[in-house]
Amino acid sequence: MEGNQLKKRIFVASKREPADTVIKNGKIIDVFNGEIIEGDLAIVDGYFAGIGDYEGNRVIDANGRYISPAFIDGHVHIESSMVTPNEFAKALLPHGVTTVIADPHEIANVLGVDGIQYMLDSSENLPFDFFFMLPSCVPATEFENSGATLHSADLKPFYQQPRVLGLAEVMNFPAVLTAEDDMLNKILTAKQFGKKIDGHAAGLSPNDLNVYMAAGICTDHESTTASEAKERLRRGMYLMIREGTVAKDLQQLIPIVNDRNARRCLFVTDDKHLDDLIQDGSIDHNVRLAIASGLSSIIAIQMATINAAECFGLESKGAIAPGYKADFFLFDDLEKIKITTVFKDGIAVVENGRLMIESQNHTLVETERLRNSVRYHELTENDFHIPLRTNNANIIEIIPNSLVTRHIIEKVDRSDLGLFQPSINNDQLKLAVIERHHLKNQIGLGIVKGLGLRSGAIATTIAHDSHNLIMAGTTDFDMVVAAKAIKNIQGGLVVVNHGEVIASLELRIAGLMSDRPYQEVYERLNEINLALKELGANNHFNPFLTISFLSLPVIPELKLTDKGLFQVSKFQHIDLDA
Ligand SMILES: Nc1ncnc2[nH]cnc12
Ligand SMILES: [Mn+2]
Repeated sequence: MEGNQLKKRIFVASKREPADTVIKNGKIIDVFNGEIIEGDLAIVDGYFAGIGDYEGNRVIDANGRYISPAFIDGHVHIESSMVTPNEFAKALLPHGVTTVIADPHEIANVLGVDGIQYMLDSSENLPFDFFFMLPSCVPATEFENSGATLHSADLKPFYQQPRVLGLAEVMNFPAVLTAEDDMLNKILTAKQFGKKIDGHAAGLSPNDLNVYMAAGICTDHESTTASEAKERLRRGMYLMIREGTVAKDLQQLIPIVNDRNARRCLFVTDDKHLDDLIQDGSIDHNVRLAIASGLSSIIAIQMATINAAECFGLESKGAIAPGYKADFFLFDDLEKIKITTVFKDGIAVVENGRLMIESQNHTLVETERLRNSVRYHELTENDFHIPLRTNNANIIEIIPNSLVTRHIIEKVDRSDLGLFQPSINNDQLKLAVIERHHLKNQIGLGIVKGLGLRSGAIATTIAHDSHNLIMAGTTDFDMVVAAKAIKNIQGGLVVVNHGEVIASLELRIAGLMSDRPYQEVYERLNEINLALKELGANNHFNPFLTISFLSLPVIPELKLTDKGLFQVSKFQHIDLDA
């Protein structure tokens, strides 16, 4: 900040100069006292300068509406929205979210440091604050092939960037437990730069949490039960309460939040599909759901604002007070949080739900693989044959709206050649993960129960976290057609039925994000959702995002990577034959 800016802010605060803008007749959410106060809000150069009785060059009448600090998402993978940061910001602003702390490990698993740089470069010059954590586990484990590997030395240069806040979710617990060299260096480098370290403590025991906290890993977003949440708070971790498209943990966890421990709790979405962001919202949806689950509106708003800001040391964010950034919104109804007007840096960016910003068309330096990241050999039906020695198989059973799966053993049908035969009635489908980065010709095959598809096949290059090609199908032929279609569009989502592609969404950027406007992607997603109904999918959960997590070998219990079936609790591959 320049001297004259500081002087101007002091002169406005002391009423010797008029503010740029004054907001009058509002009910201000005071996140520090947990109260609602009245008073004018003086704004100058995008910051609040005072609460009280002010005059300004521009006066905005809040008409008795509530005024909340803008919401902050403490942990999100932007790529899961399937649109670029620019479009992601446009989709979030109407929901009162103006800041996210993103973990670009999705694109980093495909393109390495070029992926991180792309996310930094493509998230500037927007009326939105993107902060980043550096991917700590690329690949997530050695039990899969990713598109890149990131070592401590690869991450270090990024810490110079002011928008980099720390090391992203440490998922490789064994590497921490054994004090593995490169993991230790990643942690030490973050500490050396005074940065934060996010955790991923899915399924970890209380003693495992001691290891994480002792190592300086101080947040977690993977609690799925109240007792897990309490354990994390007890050991000094910030509790990130997640409500995303697949992982919906909020209602299980909210009961343990109270006015004594709430300050250590914040909200995250982690992964949210664009259609859910538009229909339900982002962190505003977490807030509404928390209030509906019995949490006070004030505490819910504190969790979505000042708590998230303090968790990441964002000094001038998350509150309405002099010296804080003028990122706020006007809303009606303390329960329903009906957002009418959103301000970023003191400027209205959304009015009556309508975006008031023009498109940003800044050109980026793009690497060749950014839009050409999908490569694998021509596949045939033989590639999807699953030979079994017996009729008992290890099967991945999905749990709707959870990233966790069950490991079950069930009888399956086999052909007279001993090949697994999908069963519609038993809901036992083929699952395949095809390495798609370096032509390794590596295919992991498994059986999945619970997807509910009665015909056809689905395929996507969003397959956490290595983002190979994952697909589920009822016939080998449909799976071959789906794989061919995915390669033709260089990544995305495809729905195939009776040998025909009936819907698709191209995600050209790293096979993860579309480069089209978010409204267009939203329309394509609605077509995809209709096509899924033709395959018999119910709408209690999203089959694409669900299969996208069946390849994530750091969340219990049975998953599939391109290297085969993987039992997470035992950190080992297992056979399909039970
Ligand atoms: N919850 C999660 N944990 C680990 N990796 C992820 N990638 C996307 N979401 C994730
Ligand atoms: Mn995680």
